[in-house]
Amino acid sequence: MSVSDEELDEYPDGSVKLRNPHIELMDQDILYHLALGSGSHDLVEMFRDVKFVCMGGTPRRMEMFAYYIMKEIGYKLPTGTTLMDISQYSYRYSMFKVGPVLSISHGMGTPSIGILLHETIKLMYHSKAKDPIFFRLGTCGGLGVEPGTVVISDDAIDGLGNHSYSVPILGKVVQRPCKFDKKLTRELKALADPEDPYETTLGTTMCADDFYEGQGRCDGAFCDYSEADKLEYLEGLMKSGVKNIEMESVPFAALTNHAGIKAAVICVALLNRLKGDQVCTPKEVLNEYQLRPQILVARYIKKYLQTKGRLSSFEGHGSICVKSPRRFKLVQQESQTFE
Ligand SMILES: O=P(O)(O)O[C@@H]1C[C@H](O)[C@@H](CO)O1
Ligand SMILES: O=c1cc[nH]c(=O)[nH]1
Repeated sequence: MSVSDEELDEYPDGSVKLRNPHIELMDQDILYHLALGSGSHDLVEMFRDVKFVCMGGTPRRMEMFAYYIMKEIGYKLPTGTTLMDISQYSYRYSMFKVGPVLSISHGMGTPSIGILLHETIKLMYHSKAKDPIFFRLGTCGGLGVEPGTVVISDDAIDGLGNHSYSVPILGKVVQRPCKFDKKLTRELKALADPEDPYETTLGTTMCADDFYEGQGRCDGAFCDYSEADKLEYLEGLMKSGVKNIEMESVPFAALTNHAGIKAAVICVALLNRLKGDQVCTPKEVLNEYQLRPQILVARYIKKYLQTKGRLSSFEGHGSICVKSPRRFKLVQQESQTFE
């Protein structure tokens, strides 16, 4: 039996329920693109304490985020070890775990993040994690905002303006609504510091299936419209409330909502698309921009852990996946549950 919307609301213990009756009938579930499996790994032992699942495009960004959040929440690596990429043998995605935080790269575009969301939602189910919150820490093109502005998505639309994720399933298009948790987006916005040297704003995010023509750029290999057509289109989007354009928010909002998981998308604008198409900002500046969504999410995670009395209490506690000089190991020490 599949789980309905009403039934999803009825699981007060916070565990993730799957809307797929087949999974529990299977002997084991291989999470192929994560290089993990319910038969080959003790997923409960490895991931039960996960509370925050943070995703972003590149392996490098998500590894850096893992080290950054480790510092922010006061986690210490055992001497002589580095963080381990748990999914390294998938050669697809990278995954790092620091106590209650999972940091995973999702690649580019809706098919890539869609596959990762299926497997990560199942991972949360198998591991019996409670009420995990999902974040996407991304980059985007802004509409009428200064480069470096942080945009928290309060809605997501596809390239045709649909507020839903359309997937052809068994030859028919199935539409799943895009919904973000309003309280979570409000809480994130409230964590923007007036002293931050950049704006943090809420807005609708357009999720394109392409970086070039799909986002109305004139600098792709092909272009059959004029600069004036492009500007008319982008200004129309802006007037309808669209603040930024990226490539993953629609499946992120729709699949987390379908699974009953709270989620938010926070992206930094690399450029103002009303002023150009090419990303010509220097690399060092782009690297600093990428930190901005991470800073906001770190504030949220720290505040959450503080409320639970868990901040800076990680030395010698919790779980961490580390690469020691000679072998990989999951260090499990008195694992904690975050509820
Ligand atoms: O999280 P990232 O920075 O990868 O998000 C955007 C959307 C596409 O994946 C990519 C295009 O450059 O950047
Ligand atoms: O313009 C941009 C910049 C980053 N990512 C996008 O998808 N678009």
